[in-house]
Amino acid sequence: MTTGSANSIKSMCVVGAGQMGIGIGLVAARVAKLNVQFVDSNPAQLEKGLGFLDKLLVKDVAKGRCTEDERSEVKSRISSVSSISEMNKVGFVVEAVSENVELKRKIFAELSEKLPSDTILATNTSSISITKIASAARKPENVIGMHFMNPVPVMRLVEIIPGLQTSKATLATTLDLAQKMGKVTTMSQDVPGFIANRLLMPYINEAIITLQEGIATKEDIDTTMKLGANNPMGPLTLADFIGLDTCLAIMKVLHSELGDSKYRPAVLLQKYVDAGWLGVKSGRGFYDYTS
Ligand SMILES: NC(=O)c1ccc[n+]([C@@H]2O[C@H](COP(=O)([O-])OP(=O)(O)OC[C@H]3O[C@@H](n4cnc5c(N)ncnc54)[C@H](O)[C@@H]3O)[C@@H](O)[C@H]2O)c1
Repeated sequence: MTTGSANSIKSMCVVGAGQMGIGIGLVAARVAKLNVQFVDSNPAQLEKGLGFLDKLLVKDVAKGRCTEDERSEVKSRISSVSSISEMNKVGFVVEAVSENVELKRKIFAELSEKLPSDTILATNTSSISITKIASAARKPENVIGMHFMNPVPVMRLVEIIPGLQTSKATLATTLDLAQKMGKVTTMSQDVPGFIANRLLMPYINEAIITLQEGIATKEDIDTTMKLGANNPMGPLTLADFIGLDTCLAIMKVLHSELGDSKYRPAVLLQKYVDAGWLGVKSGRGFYDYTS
């Protein structure tokens, strides 16, 4: 795959400092050595996210994966603000807010107003049309899908998804930046769920239906797929890690955009999200994470 150069990119903004945004910013600052600014409209979430980032760095020092000097150097490259209007003018933005098309389109319109017209705007969406998000931006040719995997510091893959209007230059710079962040890339057409979630989410959803129908306990469903199919974790544990709200949002996109009933979200998944049981991030999902 041909790559262009991201050498001129020295700074990145990450919009949304949730579990994905924090991981993306950490890898950009630590591996690609970029200055990283986080933007999150929820001050409590921003504080929680930055606290988590600190913990990851401290753990890395304790495990000998980085020195104390490197830790302070990475920290010195990181800053945060609470709104797009306060953002620095940077060459590259990764948006990682909640999986909601209207929210993402609003953010891309605001980013276009605020930033120089040549800034590349990448979205970490799991399933939403890149072309639809890009059409809210002033220059859709500068918009691209850059789908990191969770947890970002550990998972090596980034799916790259050009939208209908994405330019070759935007694609080339994004591929190069992903490589500078130490990632391996694959490319997908701009279709709902791309490659990863077209395959992964129906599997997770079917596991939830298996639980809903009383076919097996959650523990037995997870153990079967862990020990029987050699997955590092079972589908219900994985759903808790991804976030049940994110899983539901992705299933809704697959269902509505592809129009096939095989993608209907499990009733139990909707019920858990309605209850606020979102998985690890809320302390409870299929399992309890409060202790
Ligand atoms: N969780 C996963 O495993 C995973 C994997 C790949 C991609 N993604 C995608 O990454 C994106 C984020 O997912 P996440 O799991 O990090 O979610 P999350 O709920 O942990 O974080 C979302 C963040 O967006 C912030 N936010 C909401 N509205 C905002 C606004 N107007 N301005 C600034 N910040 C705002 C929230 O405060 C929160 O911190 C979603 O599009 C999701 O589909 C998630």
